[in-house]
Amino acid sequence: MGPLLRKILMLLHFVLDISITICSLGFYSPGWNFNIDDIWKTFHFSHYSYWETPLDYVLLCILRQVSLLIAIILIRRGKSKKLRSWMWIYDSLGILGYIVAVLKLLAFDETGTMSFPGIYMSTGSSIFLSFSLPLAIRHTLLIKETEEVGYERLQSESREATNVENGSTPSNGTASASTSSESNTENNEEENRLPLSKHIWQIVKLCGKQWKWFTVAYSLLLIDCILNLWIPALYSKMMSAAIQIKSFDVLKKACLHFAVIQFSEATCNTIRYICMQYAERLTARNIRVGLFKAILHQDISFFDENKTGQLMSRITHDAESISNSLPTYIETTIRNLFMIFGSAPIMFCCSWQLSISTFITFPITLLVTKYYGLYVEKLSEEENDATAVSNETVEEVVSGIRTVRSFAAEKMEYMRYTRNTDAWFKISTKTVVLGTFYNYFFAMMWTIKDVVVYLYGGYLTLHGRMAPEALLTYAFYHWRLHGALNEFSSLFSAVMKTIGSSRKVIHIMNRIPELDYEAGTETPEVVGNIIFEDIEFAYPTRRTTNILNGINLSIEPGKTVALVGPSGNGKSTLVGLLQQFYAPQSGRILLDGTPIQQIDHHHYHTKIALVAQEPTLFSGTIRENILYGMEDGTDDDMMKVSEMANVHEFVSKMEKGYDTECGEKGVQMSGGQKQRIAIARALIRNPRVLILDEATSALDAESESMVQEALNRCAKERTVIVIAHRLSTVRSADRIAVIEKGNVTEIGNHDELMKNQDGVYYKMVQKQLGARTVDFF
Ligand SMILES: Nc1ncnc2c1ncn2[C@@H]1O[C@H](COP(=O)(O)OP(=O)(O)OP(=O)(O)O)[C@@H](O)[C@H]1O
Repeated sequence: MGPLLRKILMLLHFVLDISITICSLGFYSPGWNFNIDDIWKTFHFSHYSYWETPLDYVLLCILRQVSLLIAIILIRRGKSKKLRSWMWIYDSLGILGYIVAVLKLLAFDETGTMSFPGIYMSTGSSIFLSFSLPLAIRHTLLIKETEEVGYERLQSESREATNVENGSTPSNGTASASTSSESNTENNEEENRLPLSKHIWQIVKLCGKQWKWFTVAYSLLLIDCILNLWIPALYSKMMSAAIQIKSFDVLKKACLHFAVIQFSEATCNTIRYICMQYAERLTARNIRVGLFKAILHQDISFFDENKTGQLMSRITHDAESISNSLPTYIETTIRNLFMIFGSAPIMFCCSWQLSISTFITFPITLLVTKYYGLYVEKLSEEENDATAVSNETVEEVVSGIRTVRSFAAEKMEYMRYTRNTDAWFKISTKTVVLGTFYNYFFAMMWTIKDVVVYLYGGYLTLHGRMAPEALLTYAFYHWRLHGALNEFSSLFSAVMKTIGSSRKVIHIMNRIPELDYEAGTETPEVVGNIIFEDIEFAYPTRRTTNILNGINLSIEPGKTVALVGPSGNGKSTLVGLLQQFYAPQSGRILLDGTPIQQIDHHHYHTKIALVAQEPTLFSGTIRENILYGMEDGTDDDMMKVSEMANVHEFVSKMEKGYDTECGEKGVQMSGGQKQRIAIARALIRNPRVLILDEATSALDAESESMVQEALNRCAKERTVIVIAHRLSTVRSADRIAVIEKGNVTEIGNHDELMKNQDGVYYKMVQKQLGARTVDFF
């Protein structure tokens, strides 16, 4: 919406408000005749009477214009943020306008002047304009602020980009980078946060996949609602049959109707319950599977930002809360809406005066409910985050229990968990206290309504303006309405809670990975020639800190290249890029001349395999771990690679052989055994390129020689990239590349590099030899 259109709309609101309010005053005499004298009469202040003069409508109009003027002044002074936080005052003014207009209508009714068309015009326009003012301010005046914020954000983004281009990194390096990464993640989430309506629509779409079952359930619900709507009328009939008409036949007939309706209702309910439960469970399954798939498809940077325990919490707790609650909410909504819209006309037929006085406090309840709901959504999100953090602690401690025990850190971990659980406790207590106050407020509002109904209803009946039976029917429907509204109020907070818990689930499901690993389609024959061309890279979580600064490196097929250099200078990062864990910011990686991102994901990873320093084994048998990801791998293949990787040697001594369980993360295997199983797992793909990232550094001398022997055997006829800290591994390499500060500073074989006595490699070897250790650095 352009600024001009917004100005026109506000002006229109202003002109309409004044003209309708003044024009209505001209219709304060019987019939549709405009009478200018009626207008002048209104402003004879000496004749003012609350029961007869429409001056209050004019005062309301002035109040609206003054508040609009204040809003415009605030906006012009750049205080739109303040205005946004004051919007509850405008909402309250809207409600005040509604209450005054309704009371005025009832007052006119008391004086018997209801034949004046002006009364209806003033009341209708007052209600409409009072409610439309806050809406207009929100959607015209305040919309400007969002655009300004967007513009400011764009400016700051472009400022940041310029800083990065100029190479100006924050002075406090890593710390500030990681802080900015955290805020980046939060900002991204904030920016990608869907508006409430779109978010709800996404949840509905998730549940809507089981529409057939839900349709059956909701159709039965509708039948149930219609039957239910009959019951108060039947109660009233049965009571008046017994008390007023005193006819047993009428009573018998009403009772029979009652029994048939109750029986049909119970049958509908049972079938509906079965359909509903089935559909809910199917939905839970689908959301969990969908969320797991979405998580699996994320790029590695996503896992740098999100912790395991927190993701677990999303899949288990948050996913289930959507499927369990939303269909039930829809059911309750349908049931109660049906009850409200079914009861309201009947109540209006009994007495329109009593009905509008019953609904007089309704907008107040709505307003409080709205603000309460928004707060509950926020609290619920915080509560789920706190739960996820607690779960994260449990996950971390259980999986690292050996480290915890060996550092005697039980007390520290206990305190950490207690702290995290206390954070959850505080938020959930806040939610409960707030909910209690809200229920108290709701009960108060209902008490006011009850008093109005009985007092005003009694007054109308005593003055012969309402039949006693109509009052009885009204009271029955009023109770039903109470039940429906009561359920609505608790439903609303529950819905907002579910929305809070589903925010992260939907965010993950909608997240498009920056690196689409499935984009490649080519399946070339691979010889094993690798070229790194001008690679520049910074981790997504620390975008301002470059790790690789334009690396160029060519690796010939069938050769072994060792990457050495000081710790933290980018060796593992380089092979991480080759593994396509991340994409470089600039430059390309070519495998036999093909950019790696163009190669089919599965094909690529059968040609390139990694053996990491701490290989991850999955819970399952040794056989399952070796054949991991090889759907068509046979036992023969397994035996072949097991021999090569020195696995067979220790497996043959085990009671269950290849069916021995490895335990969670391979906890039931020794370091050397794990490493050799990992080598076999890499080899079973018959890769052309083998990456060994410090594959032997964590092992003792005996295990190392076993693993090294296995590796030497596998290295034949393959391109091998080895990152190692041990001279024994490095010196036999065809070429050695020294990586320093994200660049290749020296390259050659051991003898060539040793000739350069000023070189880093030479110094490193000297240092190692001087220290009489087998470790390089
Ligand atoms: N996932 C990550 N997110 C952010 N920064 C990272 C990540 N992984 C590594 N880094 C940082 O990147 C830099 C290079 O790390 P890398 O692991 O490539 O070094 P390396 O040369 O292999 O070191 P080492 O010899 O000790 O293994 C380090 O400063 C490290 O803190």
